[in-house]
Amino acid sequence: MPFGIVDLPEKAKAKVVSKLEKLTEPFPMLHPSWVPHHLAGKIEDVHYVRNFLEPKQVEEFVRIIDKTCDWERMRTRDTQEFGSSGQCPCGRSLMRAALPAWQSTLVDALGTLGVFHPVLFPANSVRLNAYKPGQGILPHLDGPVYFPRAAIISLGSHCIFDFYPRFEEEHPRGFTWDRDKEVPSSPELPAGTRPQLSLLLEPGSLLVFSGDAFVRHRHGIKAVEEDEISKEVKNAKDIGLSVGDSLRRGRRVSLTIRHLLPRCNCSPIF
Ligand SMILES: O=C(O)CCC(=O)C(=O)O
Ligand SMILES: [Fe+2]
Repeated sequence: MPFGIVDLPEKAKAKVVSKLEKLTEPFPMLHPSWVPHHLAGKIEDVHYVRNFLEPKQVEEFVRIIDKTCDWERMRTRDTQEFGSSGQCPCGRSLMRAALPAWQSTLVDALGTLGVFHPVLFPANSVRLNAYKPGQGILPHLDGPVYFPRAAIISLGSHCIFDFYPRFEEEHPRGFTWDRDKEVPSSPELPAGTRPQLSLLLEPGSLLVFSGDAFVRHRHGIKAVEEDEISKEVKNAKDIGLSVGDSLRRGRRVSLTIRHLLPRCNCSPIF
């Protein structure tokens, strides 16, 4: 009789399962230069890089965006996604579209830094969001269509970016859009849920989050005109801010760079 996995002794079975689980972990950002940017805290796999772009580059990117973007105006923010266009022939995925040259430069830099795998998970999608003071994005998970992480470059104003506690039942299977909240759908958070980890995102900064931080902890930006520094703002001290300080927001523009997974064989997105 063939020897199936069910017949294996418990120890051997656990070994096989843990090997399989490893295959679903995002590949790490291996270069030692990432170490000082890792945020030690209750949520693993969050990296923050101050001054990833110089102020002149930030200004230049905002200038290009204002000149070339064709925003979809929403209640919570303006938005535009690059890297894909209409549906592919089978209707299950999207047609690949070239990124504008200025975005390719950023995407290539992130590839060189090991944030995206050049073959398995190349960054092929860039979402631009623009927020006026008082706008934000409700807590959400980016959903199973993107993997294994998100890289966010901030331009213009600062904002506070929140990660929420993970809830066991949250294993997003499909992707649906919540029209009212203007984010991917997920179950209502228990009333009064407070952020577990917050970060002040400065203009020119790069935030990268992977693993559980990406797959299970929702993230969001409060729709406020002024950000108050609470004790959850992990990097406040590094920036010279203290609990109780407040900062008035200006217009913020962000680039969310990700790998959009292929969903069919005819998918030209890959
Ligand atoms: O603007 C940001 O920093 C966050 C954007 C975001 O979470 C998203 O587009 O999924
Ligand atoms: Fe998101």
